[in-house]
Amino acid sequence: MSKEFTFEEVAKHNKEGDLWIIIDSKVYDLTRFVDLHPGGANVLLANSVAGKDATDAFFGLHRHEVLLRPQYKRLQIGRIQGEEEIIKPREPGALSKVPYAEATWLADGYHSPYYSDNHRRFQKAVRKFFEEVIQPEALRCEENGKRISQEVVDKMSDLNVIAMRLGPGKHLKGRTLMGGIVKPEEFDYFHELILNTELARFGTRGFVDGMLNGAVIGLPPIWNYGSPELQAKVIPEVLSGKKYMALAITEAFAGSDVGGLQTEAVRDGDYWIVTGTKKWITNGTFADYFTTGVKTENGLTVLLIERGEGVTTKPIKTAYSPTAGTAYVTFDKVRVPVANTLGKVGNGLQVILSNFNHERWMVVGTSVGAQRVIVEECLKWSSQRMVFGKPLTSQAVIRAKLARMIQRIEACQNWLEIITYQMNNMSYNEMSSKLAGPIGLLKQFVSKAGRETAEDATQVFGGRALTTTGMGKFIENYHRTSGFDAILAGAEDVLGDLGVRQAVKKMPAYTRL
Ligand code: HEM
Repeated sequence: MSKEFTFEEVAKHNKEGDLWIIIDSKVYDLTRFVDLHPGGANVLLANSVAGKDATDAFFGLHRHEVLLRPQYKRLQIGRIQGEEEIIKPREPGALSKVPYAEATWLADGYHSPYYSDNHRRFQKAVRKFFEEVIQPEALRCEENGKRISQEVVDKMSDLNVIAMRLGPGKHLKGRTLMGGIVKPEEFDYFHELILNTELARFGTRGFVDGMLNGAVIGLPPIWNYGSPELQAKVIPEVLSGKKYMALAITEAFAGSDVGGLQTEAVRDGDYWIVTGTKKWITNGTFADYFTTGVKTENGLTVLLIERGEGVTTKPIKTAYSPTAGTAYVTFDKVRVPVANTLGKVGNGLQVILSNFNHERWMVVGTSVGAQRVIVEECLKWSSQRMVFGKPLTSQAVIRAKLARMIQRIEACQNWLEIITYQMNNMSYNEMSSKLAGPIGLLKQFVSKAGRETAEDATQVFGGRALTTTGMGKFIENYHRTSGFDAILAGAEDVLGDLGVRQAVKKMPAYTRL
């Protein structure tokens, strides 16, 4: 590996049966690899490649990570005398130096009023843990569609990641968060935002939802409305990752019109008898508990239903990976103890609606995290990709697309941060009354921006944006799945409308032009 060669020496190995090349000052012996090369043998034997410096050719066609895979790393036999490698991978946990690849508060030399040193230390630790432990699992699960392994869930639960993803609150009391970096009473919505944005950086949208999102949206109704006995049993099981949970509201019969739910619960002594179906239930395939909206005699009611007799789940094939556990859930005369009622009978709409703000804000955070990675990918690609002898960035049409992408991500991030700041300074009830409209408008804005960015990025990457592996894999995943942000937790048009209706409702009676 430490052997040194001159360009002249390498140039002698330029044919079938004896083939070397140089990439970024490193010398690779491809003699035996030629016939195994996924891109074919002839491209490696071409005059411009065999025995030459093929750095530009290589980076025009492969991601850096190819060279870091153990099976290819060992093709390196040495390096060029007196030359140093220039292209270096980002260390796990490190920040990117590409402009706009990080939120302003993380960019070198910039400032923010919202984040403290504690947030910075937290972000660093979260990114490192996510890149070292979660990312390999995310890539595996996105591909094979399986549920996140218990081993990784246990590692998350050691750091209390699941509990932190539910936001600040009394459920954090007494817990050691991220190895003690942040005290439970210090943990705020900016810490939680960091978890959400960091989670979305792997280009694995199905996994983002598969990583126990069901608990994030299904558990709050238990601690806000469940009996102490129910809380004592369910909360520790879910926060430790031993049991999975799903929020089961949506039906084929009712989506945005939550009032139209048809799943029915009829009282029979100390039990409810529940019959009906639920569709598009995230994490439903793996869930042990379902926080379920049902129709009762006097309106809607929310019940906690445990998987058991009469409960069946069937995976639904969606545009993203089955690792999200999206399911069709059937309740067939399921007996549910009346003690599992969350809140008052007939008061289900309030239980459901009060839960939505946090869920929508979380979706915005993951969307912003993913969108920013797309901006970085496009900036890198258009700088390194040569067309007509010049980088793509020399084309005005590409620069115009980059300008729109950067403007969109910065607008999304800044609006999200000011809303997050409000959340840090409001009670739960204040948030329900003051932020439902703004969060609805924000979510619509962010998901629309995300899809526009996905379209622009696809044009920047061309055909590579259509393949699930290789250079454009992040763009492909984002383009295929950014629509989920526009639908999950409330369809974007409905949410935009909610924001305006709330504003109209709050118009002072005395205002006139
Ligand atoms: C150490 C040297 C090399 C290794 C380990 C390597 C490995 C790979 C791998 C794993 C792929 C599959 C796609 C991907 O995962 O990105 C690939 C595709 C390809 N490689 Fe290489 N490669 C090397 C050098 C080169 C060079 C110097 C060329 C020069 C022209 C080249 C041309 C191609 C082409 C044309 C493809 C197909 C690209 C596509 O489908 O978009 N490779 N290579």
